[in-house]
Amino acid sequence: MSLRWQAALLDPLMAGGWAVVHCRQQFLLDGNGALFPRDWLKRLDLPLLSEQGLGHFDGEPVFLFELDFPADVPGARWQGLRQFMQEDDRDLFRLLGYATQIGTWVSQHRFCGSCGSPMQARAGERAMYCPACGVQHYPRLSPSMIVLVTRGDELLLARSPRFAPGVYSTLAGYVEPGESVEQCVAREVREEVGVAIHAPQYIASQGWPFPHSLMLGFHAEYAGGDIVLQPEEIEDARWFAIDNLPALPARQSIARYLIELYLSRRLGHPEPVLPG
Ligand SMILES: NC(=O)c1ccc[n+]([C@@H]2O[C@H](COP(=O)([O-])OP(=O)(O)OC[C@H]3O[C@@H](n4cnc5c(N)ncnc54)[C@H](O)[C@@H]3O)[C@@H](O)[C@H]2O)c1
Ligand SMILES: [Mg+2]
Ligand SMILES: [Zn+2]
Repeated sequence: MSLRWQAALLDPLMAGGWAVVHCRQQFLLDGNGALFPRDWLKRLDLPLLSEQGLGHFDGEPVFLFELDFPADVPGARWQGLRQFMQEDDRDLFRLLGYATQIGTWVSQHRFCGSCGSPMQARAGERAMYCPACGVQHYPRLSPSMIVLVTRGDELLLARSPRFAPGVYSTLAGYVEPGESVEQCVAREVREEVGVAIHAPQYIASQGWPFPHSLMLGFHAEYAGGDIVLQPEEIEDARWFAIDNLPALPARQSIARYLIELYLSRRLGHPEPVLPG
């Protein structure tokens, strides 16, 4: 993993440094990029909900300004996190992915869910703390499985109504309380497309900040059953021949990686690299 971006706890009382400005999965951007001189930002009258020290980018301290609403700043505009993902700078995307998860978590934990008192950021660790009743919250992470199901030279790919037209992907879903990831893989495949699989094999993982998933990637061989769609989630699902694939998900996704890894092994090509 590259060293340009490193998360760290920084004290917001320190002066100087750089800052990113976030609101609802969007970041402020101008001709110099998404990092702004922090002291300059402080002189603007921004609707600040919280300021957090994030870590170091190219060795420089970086802070987060989490806003209540996407305020207008002259000479700057707002850009969504997905757009940053599609651009070339992986390290910047990792920084912004972290920033969006911390900012969203902090803004959604301003009050204690147990007693309603205002929460405080805890010194020395990334946690929100209720001084009245002692409840403590850490950044939210949702374990999710993602699986490529195959049958020889055929790949089972599906599309959700949310996807861009024509794009088909691997199956994914959130782990439920009490189940193992392997049980989740079998359950989600059964629920979403109605087929049975053999024991899934773990391949790799990816942090996915849309909005706070940890994707655990698997491969599974088809074991039986015909495709039956889960109508609320899956618009279409089909077996695609290895040499006749549809449009695939973004290159930066583990979905794409699982597909390309299978193709490379099947066809004897060099293996793809999982984007960090
Ligand atoms: N990186 C990738 O390649 C990739 C590809 C596909 C999906 N994903 C991600 O996988 C995650 C799960 O995929 P999905 O949308 O198919 O999930 P899913 O099949 O479990 O269904 C989504 C539904 O689950 C419910 N839900 C939302 N948040 C939840 C939570 N934290 N725990 C339990 N249930 C929740 C909601 O009703 C939502 O409509 C999403 O974050 C998605 O963005 C990543
Ligand atoms: Mg799903
Ligand atoms: Zn409380």
